[in-house]
Amino acid sequence: MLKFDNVSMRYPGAGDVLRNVSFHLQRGEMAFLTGRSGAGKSTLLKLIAVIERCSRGQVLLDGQDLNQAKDRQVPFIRRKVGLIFQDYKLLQDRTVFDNVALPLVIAGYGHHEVSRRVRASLDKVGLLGKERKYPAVLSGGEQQRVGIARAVVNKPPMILADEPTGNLDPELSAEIMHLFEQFQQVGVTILIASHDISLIAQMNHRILKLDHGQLVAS
Ligand SMILES: Nc1ncnc2c1ncn2[C@@H]1O[C@H](COP(=O)(O)OP(=O)(O)OP(=O)(O)O)[C@@H](O)[C@H]1O
Repeated sequence: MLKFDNVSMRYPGAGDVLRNVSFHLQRGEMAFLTGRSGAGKSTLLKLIAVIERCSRGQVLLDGQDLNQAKDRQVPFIRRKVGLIFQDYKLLQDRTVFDNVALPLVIAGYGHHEVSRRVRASLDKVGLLGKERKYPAVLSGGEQQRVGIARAVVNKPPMILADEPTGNLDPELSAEIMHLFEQFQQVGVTILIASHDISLIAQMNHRILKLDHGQLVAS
């Protein structure tokens, strides 16, 4: 599903943020990406979402070389990848329903299909009764569930999460991780950047560890 082949990345005016990173994630695999602050975790995720492009090497998603992708292909690549953020990135002036519907509206789905898919997605994250609420009245854990529902609403084969539990207490964090496992069980490939070592240790998944831009464990 995802292959990094000798990938290096440097931002203009800086040294290498990723250095010769190689790994392979199988379809349906769930892995954690760990490492200290500044190790390059967010940068690695940005390469998969084509928010950045690597300086050397190849990132292959479903066999497609992302560095070779034309700008007009990028929106289609992004539809394969559901993105989840630490700070949820919800639109505060839109309801839960509208937040989750957004990727489908952008993709041009009709009203009936949007409604059906949004309800299915909210059902999966346990928020079916909260469609008309605004994000501000939800707990942190519920807001992250909205973020997850939005990420999976167009059924991407892959989920990328950047510190998804960074703002949550240990109990809510564990619930969110179990939710990711449920998506993994139906074949979604999942990569989660996190420095919450104790949470990761409780779960039995592969760990990719970055140290100063180099993969030191995989
Ligand atoms: N747009 C950018 N331009 C220049 N340098 C950047 C940019 N984004 C990140 N960096 C630098 O690249 C390095 C890796 O950053 P990155 O955000 O990938 O690390 P991280 O492991 O995700 O850290 P954190 O856990 O703090 O989020 C850091 O030194 C950072 O300052």
